[in-house]
Amino acid sequence: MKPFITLKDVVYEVGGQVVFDKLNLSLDKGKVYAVIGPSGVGKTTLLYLLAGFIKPSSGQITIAGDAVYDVREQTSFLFQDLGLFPWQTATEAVKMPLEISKDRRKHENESIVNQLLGSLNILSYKDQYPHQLSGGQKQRVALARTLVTQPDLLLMDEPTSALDAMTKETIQQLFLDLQSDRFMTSVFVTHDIEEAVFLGDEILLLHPNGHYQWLKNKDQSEGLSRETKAFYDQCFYVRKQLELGGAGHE
Ligand SMILES: Nc1ncnc2c1ncn2[C@@H]1O[C@H](COP(=O)(O)OP(=O)(O)OP(=O)(O)O)[C@@H](O)[C@H]1O
Repeated sequence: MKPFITLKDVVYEVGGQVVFDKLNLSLDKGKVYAVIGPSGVGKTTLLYLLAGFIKPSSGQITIAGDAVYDVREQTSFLFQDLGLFPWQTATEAVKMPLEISKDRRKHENESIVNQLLGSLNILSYKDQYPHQLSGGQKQRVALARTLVTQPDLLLMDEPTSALDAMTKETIQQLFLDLQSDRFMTSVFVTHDIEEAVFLGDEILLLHPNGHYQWLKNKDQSEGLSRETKAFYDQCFYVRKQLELGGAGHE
């Protein structure tokens, strides 16, 4: 199978600093990729490059066979601060991407939105504004808004960092259910090793010395249950690799 995303010799320089020097990556369709690494190593920069918010200084990024020069309509981005507007109800927020999308049949929007809010268990909050919602409910609204256009690529910057442990686990499971239904490719940045191991099919470890390392977590069909020794063994292994900081890896 051809990779869905390729980065070929991607260099990114900003403010006199080389963040990536000839980064080469291939990402497959339908998989979930966790990006992890110490602060300042370039995790958000990588997401922004994939989103088309910023351009490589040199090298090329292709998604679904096309070079990325700009923001693609089929890419959705879930920001860390969620970006919900205080004046929009849940329904209005989720409907917005459909209304600004070019070729959508507007009369179907209401039912598409209701269906999605239903599958995220927040239909009863459809007329509430952000200040009337809990952190977890806001997260679901923001997730619904990113998914409503049926993206083929979902990018998320620390998607659950503001949530308490129980809510975090609920949202993570919900995400995995939606992901397997939709066969999207998802790339998310996290500082949470357990989240990277639980959600990611593969983990990309970015190291401060410019090296990077791939760790495979699981087969998509199997999943890695939190209650297993294999899960904690893998978390321990990821932590160890982070501590080693890329020594001996490219
Ligand atoms: N617009 C900019 N101007 C100057 N430097 C920048 C700019 N954007 C990013 N950088 C630098 O690029 C490096 C990578 O930043 P990035 O935000 O991608 O790191 P990160 O791994 O996501 O960090 P964190 O985990 O702290 O969020 C940092 O050293 C940062 O200071």
